[in-house]
Amino acid sequence: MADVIKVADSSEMTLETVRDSLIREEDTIIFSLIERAKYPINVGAYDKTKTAIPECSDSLVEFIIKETEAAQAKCGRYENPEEHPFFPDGLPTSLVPAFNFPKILHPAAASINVNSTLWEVYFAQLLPLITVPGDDGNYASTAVSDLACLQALSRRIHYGKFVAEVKFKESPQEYEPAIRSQDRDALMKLLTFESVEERVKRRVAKKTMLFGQEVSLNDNCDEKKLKIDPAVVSRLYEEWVMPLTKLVEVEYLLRRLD
Ligand SMILES: O=C(O)C(=O)C[C@]1(C(=O)O)C=C[C@@H](O)C=C1
Repeated sequence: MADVIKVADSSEMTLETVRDSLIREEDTIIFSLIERAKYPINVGAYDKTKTAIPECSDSLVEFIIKETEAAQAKCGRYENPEEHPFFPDGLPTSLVPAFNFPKILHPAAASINVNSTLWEVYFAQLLPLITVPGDDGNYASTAVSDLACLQALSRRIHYGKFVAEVKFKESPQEYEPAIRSQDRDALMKLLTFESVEERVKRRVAKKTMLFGQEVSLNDNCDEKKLKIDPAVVSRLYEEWVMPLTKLVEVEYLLRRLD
Protein backbone atom coordinates (compact mmCIF):
# COMPACT_ATOMS: atom_id res chain seq x y z
CA MET A 1 0.00 0.00 0.00
CA ALA A 2 1.14 3.57 -0.67
CA ASP A 3 2.61 5.58 2.18
CA VAL A 4 0.35 8.12 3.86
CA ILE A 5 0.82 11.50 2.15
CA LYS A 6 2.43 13.88 4.58
CA VAL A 7 2.29 17.67 4.41
CA ALA A 8 5.86 18.96 4.29
CA ASP A 9 6.94 21.82 6.51
CA SER A 10 9.53 24.34 5.43
CA SER A 11 12.44 22.52 7.06
CA GLU A 12 11.63 19.35 5.09
CA MET A 13 11.33 21.01 1.70
CA THR A 14 14.37 20.76 -0.52
CA LEU A 15 14.94 21.51 -4.18
CA GLU A 16 14.58 17.78 -4.78
CA THR A 17 11.21 17.48 -3.03
CA VAL A 18 9.73 20.56 -4.73
CA ARG A 19 10.94 19.24 -8.09
CA ASP A 20 9.27 15.92 -7.26
CA SER A 21 6.00 17.81 -6.77
CA LEU A 22 6.42 19.47 -10.18
CA ILE A 23 7.05 16.05 -11.73
CA ARG A 24 3.89 14.61 -10.15
CA GLU A 25 1.89 17.60 -11.39
CA GLU A 26 3.02 16.75 -14.95
CA ASP A 27 0.84 13.63 -14.77
CA THR A 28 -2.23 15.68 -13.79
CA ILE A 29 -1.58 18.23 -16.53
CA ILE A 30 -1.06 15.64 -19.26
CA PHE A 31 -4.14 13.60 -18.29
CA SER A 32 -6.25 16.77 -18.22
CA LEU A 33 -4.99 17.82 -21.67
CA ILE A 34 -5.79 14.34 -23.00
CA GLU A 35 -9.32 14.67 -21.60
CA ARG A 36 -9.79 18.10 -23.21
CA ALA A 37 -8.52 16.75 -26.56
CA LYS A 38 -11.45 14.31 -26.57
CA TYR A 39 -13.68 17.22 -27.70
CA PRO A 40 -13.24 19.46 -30.73
CA ILE A 41 -12.45 23.11 -30.11
CA ASN A 42 -16.18 23.87 -29.54
CA VAL A 43 -15.99 27.64 -29.90
CA GLY A 44 -19.61 27.90 -28.72
CA ALA A 45 -18.34 27.39 -25.16
CA TYR A 46 -16.34 30.63 -25.44
CA ASP A 47 -18.86 32.83 -27.22
CA LYS A 48 -20.51 35.30 -24.83
CA THR A 49 -23.51 35.66 -27.16
CA LYS A 50 -24.29 31.93 -27.08
CA THR A 51 -24.63 31.23 -23.35
CA ALA A 52 -28.38 31.93 -23.18
CA ILE A 53 -28.46 31.78 -19.36
CA PRO A 54 -30.80 34.52 -18.08
CA GLU A 55 -28.99 37.60 -16.75
CA CYS A 56 -25.59 36.16 -17.66
CA SER A 57 -23.29 38.03 -20.02
CA ASP A 58 -20.40 35.59 -19.63
CA SER A 59 -19.38 32.78 -21.95
CA LEU A 60 -20.34 29.30 -20.80
CA VAL A 61 -16.76 28.57 -19.77
CA GLU A 62 -16.62 31.75 -17.66
CA PHE A 63 -19.99 30.93 -16.12
CA ILE A 64 -18.96 27.37 -15.17
CA ILE A 65 -15.57 28.42 -13.84
CA LYS A 66 -16.96 31.30 -11.73
CA GLU A 67 -19.72 29.10 -10.28
CA THR A 68 -17.28 26.21 -9.59
CA GLU A 69 -14.73 28.50 -7.98
CA ALA A 70 -17.43 29.98 -5.73
CA ALA A 71 -18.48 26.49 -4.57
CA GLN A 72 -14.86 25.41 -4.09
CA ALA A 73 -14.03 28.62 -2.19
CA LYS A 74 -16.84 27.82 0.27
CA CYS A 75 -15.23 24.40 0.74
CA GLY A 76 -11.85 25.97 1.53
CA ARG A 77 -9.93 25.34 -1.69
CA TYR A 78 -8.26 28.76 -1.77
CA GLU A 79 -7.15 28.60 1.87
CA ASN A 80 -4.41 26.35 0.56
CA PRO A 81 -1.43 28.52 -0.55
CA GLU A 82 -0.95 26.19 -3.55
CA GLU A 83 -4.34 27.14 -5.05
CA HIS A 84 -5.19 30.32 -6.94
CA PRO A 85 -8.59 31.31 -8.36
CA PHE A 86 -9.10 32.68 -11.87
CA PHE A 87 -11.85 35.03 -10.67
CA PRO A 88 -10.72 36.15 -7.20
CA ASP A 89 -12.99 39.21 -6.99
CA GLY A 90 -15.98 38.65 -4.76
CA LEU A 91 -15.29 34.99 -4.00
CA PRO A 92 -17.21 33.74 -0.96
CA THR A 93 -15.24 32.96 2.18
CA SER A 94 -14.61 29.41 3.31
CA LEU A 95 -17.38 27.79 5.35
CA VAL A 96 -15.34 24.82 6.52
CA PRO A 97 -12.96 24.63 9.51
CA ALA A 98 -9.51 25.99 8.61
CA PHE A 99 -6.78 23.43 8.01
CA ASN A 100 -3.48 24.42 9.50
CA PHE A 101 -1.36 24.56 6.33
CA PRO A 102 2.34 24.92 7.18
CA LYS A 103 3.49 28.54 6.84
CA ILE A 104 6.29 28.10 4.34
CA LEU A 105 5.98 31.15 2.14
CA HIS A 106 6.67 34.82 2.84
CA PRO A 107 3.31 36.61 3.39
CA ALA A 108 3.83 38.66 0.19
CA ALA A 109 3.25 35.44 -1.76
CA ALA A 110 -0.49 35.93 -1.33
CA SER A 111 -0.41 38.94 -3.68
CA ILE A 112 1.01 36.95 -6.62
CA ASN A 113 -1.50 35.47 -9.05
CA VAL A 114 -0.62 35.12 -12.77
CA ASN A 115 -3.86 33.35 -13.71
CA SER A 116 -5.04 36.18 -15.98
CA THR A 117 -1.95 35.62 -18.15
CA LEU A 118 -2.45 31.85 -18.03
CA TRP A 119 -6.09 32.33 -19.09
CA GLU A 120 -5.05 34.36 -22.17
CA VAL A 121 -2.35 31.89 -23.16
CA TYR A 122 -4.56 28.84 -22.62
CA PHE A 123 -7.47 29.97 -24.78
CA ALA A 124 -5.56 31.88 -27.46
CA GLN A 125 -2.53 29.68 -27.97
CA LEU A 126 -2.60 26.36 -26.19
CA LEU A 127 -6.13 25.13 -26.89
CA PRO A 128 -5.89 25.32 -30.70
CA LEU A 129 -2.76 23.13 -30.51
CA ILE A 130 -4.42 20.25 -28.63
CA THR A 131 -7.91 20.22 -30.18
CA VAL A 132 -9.26 19.60 -33.67
CA PRO A 133 -11.59 22.11 -35.34
CA GLY A 134 -15.29 21.38 -35.05
CA ASP A 135 -18.36 21.62 -32.86
CA ASP A 136 -20.07 18.63 -31.22
CA GLY A 137 -22.26 20.69 -28.88
CA ASN A 138 -20.68 19.29 -25.70
CA TYR A 139 -20.08 22.78 -24.33
CA ALA A 140 -20.59 22.05 -20.63
CA SER A 141 -18.26 19.02 -20.65
CA THR A 142 -15.76 20.99 -22.69
CA ALA A 143 -15.81 23.82 -20.16
CA VAL A 144 -15.37 21.39 -17.26
CA SER A 145 -12.36 19.90 -19.06
CA ASP A 146 -10.94 23.39 -19.56
CA LEU A 147 -11.29 24.05 -15.84
CA ALA A 148 -9.38 20.84 -15.02
CA CYS A 149 -6.55 21.87 -17.37
CA LEU A 150 -6.45 25.43 -16.06
CA GLN A 151 -6.42 24.37 -12.41
CA ALA A 152 -3.64 21.83 -12.98
CA LEU A 153 -1.54 24.33 -14.94
CA SER A 154 -2.17 27.05 -12.39
CA ARG A 155 -1.12 24.81 -9.48
CA ARG A 156 2.10 23.90 -11.29
CA ILE A 157 2.94 27.45 -12.25
CA HIS A 158 2.24 28.93 -8.81
CA TYR A 159 4.26 26.17 -7.19
CA GLY A 160 7.10 28.40 -8.39
CA LYS A 161 6.60 30.25 -5.10
CA PHE A 162 7.73 27.17 -3.15
CA VAL A 163 10.58 26.50 -5.58
CA ALA A 164 11.77 30.08 -5.14
CA GLU A 165 11.49 29.90 -1.35
CA VAL A 166 13.63 26.76 -1.24
CA LYS A 167 16.22 28.27 -3.57
CA PHE A 168 16.35 31.42 -1.43
CA LYS A 169 16.64 29.45 1.83
CA GLU A 170 19.39 27.25 0.40
CA SER A 171 21.57 30.21 -0.58
CA PRO A 172 20.27 33.60 0.60
CA GLN A 173 23.65 35.22 0.04
CA GLU A 174 23.35 34.52 -3.69
CA TYR A 175 19.89 36.03 -4.03
CA GLU A 176 19.94 38.96 -1.60
CA PRO A 177 21.93 41.46 -3.72
CA ALA A 178 19.64 40.99 -6.73
CA ILE A 179 16.55 41.26 -4.50
CA ARG A 180 17.82 44.44 -2.86
CA SER A 181 18.51 46.02 -6.26
CA GLN A 182 15.17 44.61 -7.59
CA ASP A 183 17.09 43.20 -10.56
CA ARG A 184 14.69 40.90 -12.42
CA ASP A 185 17.22 39.81 -15.01
CA ALA A 186 19.77 38.80 -12.40
CA LEU A 187 17.14 36.83 -10.47
CA MET A 188 15.98 35.09 -13.65
CA LYS A 189 19.58 34.08 -14.38
CA LEU A 190 20.16 32.80 -10.86
CA LEU A 191 17.06 30.59 -10.78
CA THR A 192 17.39 29.15 -14.29
CA PHE A 193 18.82 25.65 -14.81
CA GLU A 194 18.85 24.91 -18.52
CA SER A 195 19.74 21.24 -18.12
CA VAL A 196 16.74 20.76 -15.80
CA GLU A 197 14.46 22.44 -18.34
CA GLU A 198 15.74 20.12 -21.08
CA ARG A 199 14.94 17.09 -18.91
CA VAL A 200 11.45 18.43 -18.16
CA LYS A 201 10.72 18.82 -21.89
CA ARG A 202 11.93 15.31 -22.69
CA ARG A 203 10.07 13.75 -19.76
CA VAL A 204 6.71 15.38 -20.56
CA ALA A 205 7.00 14.22 -24.17
CA LYS A 206 7.71 10.68 -22.98
CA LYS A 207 4.82 10.73 -20.51
CA THR A 208 2.47 12.03 -23.21
CA MET A 209 3.49 9.12 -25.41
CA LEU A 210 2.87 6.61 -22.60
CA PHE A 211 -0.35 8.10 -21.20
CA GLY A 212 -1.88 8.92 -24.58
CA GLN A 213 -1.41 5.63 -26.42
CA GLU A 214 -4.14 3.20 -27.42
CA VAL A 215 -3.74 0.15 -25.24
CA SER A 216 -4.13 -3.05 -27.18
CA LEU A 217 -3.79 -6.58 -25.84
CA ASN A 218 -2.20 -7.78 -29.06
CA ASP A 219 0.50 -5.43 -30.20
CA ASN A 220 2.67 -2.62 -29.09
CA CYS A 221 1.84 1.08 -28.96
CA ASP A 222 0.64 2.50 -32.26
CA GLU A 223 2.29 5.91 -32.31
CA LYS A 224 -0.10 7.10 -35.02
CA LYS A 225 -2.98 6.79 -32.56
CA LEU A 226 -1.60 9.01 -29.80
CA LYS A 227 -4.32 11.15 -28.20
CA ILE A 228 -2.14 14.24 -28.19
CA ASP A 229 1.17 15.00 -29.83
CA PRO A 230 4.12 14.65 -27.40
CA ALA A 231 6.00 17.40 -29.25
CA VAL A 232 3.12 19.80 -28.58
CA VAL A 233 3.21 19.14 -24.83
CA SER A 234 6.95 19.62 -24.81
CA ARG A 235 6.43 22.92 -26.63
CA LEU A 236 3.73 24.01 -24.15
CA TYR A 237 6.19 23.49 -21.35
CA GLU A 238 8.99 25.30 -23.16
CA GLU A 239 6.96 28.31 -24.28
CA TRP A 240 4.46 28.83 -21.46
CA VAL A 241 4.54 26.50 -18.47
CA MET A 242 8.18 26.93 -17.49
CA PRO A 243 8.36 30.67 -18.39
CA LEU A 244 5.27 31.36 -16.26
CA THR A 245 6.70 29.29 -13.39
CA LYS A 246 9.88 31.34 -13.61
CA LEU A 247 7.86 34.56 -13.69
CA VAL A 248 6.19 33.49 -10.43
CA GLU A 249 9.61 32.67 -8.97
CA VAL A 250 10.95 36.13 -9.89
CA GLU A 251 7.84 37.92 -8.57
CA TYR A 252 8.14 36.01 -5.31
CA LEU A 253 11.84 36.69 -4.88
CA LEU A 254 11.40 40.41 -5.61
CA ARG A 255 9.15 40.56 -2.52
CA ARG A 256 11.08 38.04 -0.41
CA LEU A 257 12.78 40.67 1.80
CA ASP A 258 9.74 42.98 2.23
O1 LIG B 1 13.57 23.08 -11.07
C1 LIG B 1 13.77 24.28 -10.92
O2 LIG B 1 14.83 24.74 -10.44
C2 LIG B 1 12.75 25.24 -11.28
O3 LIG B 1 12.88 26.42 -10.98
C3 LIG B 1 11.59 24.81 -12.09
C4 LIG B 1 11.82 25.01 -13.58
C5 LIG B 1 10.52 24.53 -14.29
O4 LIG B 1 9.63 25.34 -14.50
O5 LIG B 1 10.42 23.32 -14.53
C6 LIG B 1 12.04 26.46 -13.83
C7 LIG B 1 13.28 26.97 -13.90
C8 LIG B 1 14.50 26.17 -14.03
O6 LIG B 1 15.28 26.63 -15.08
C9 LIG B 1 14.21 24.73 -14.16
C10 LIG B 1 12.97 24.22 -14.05
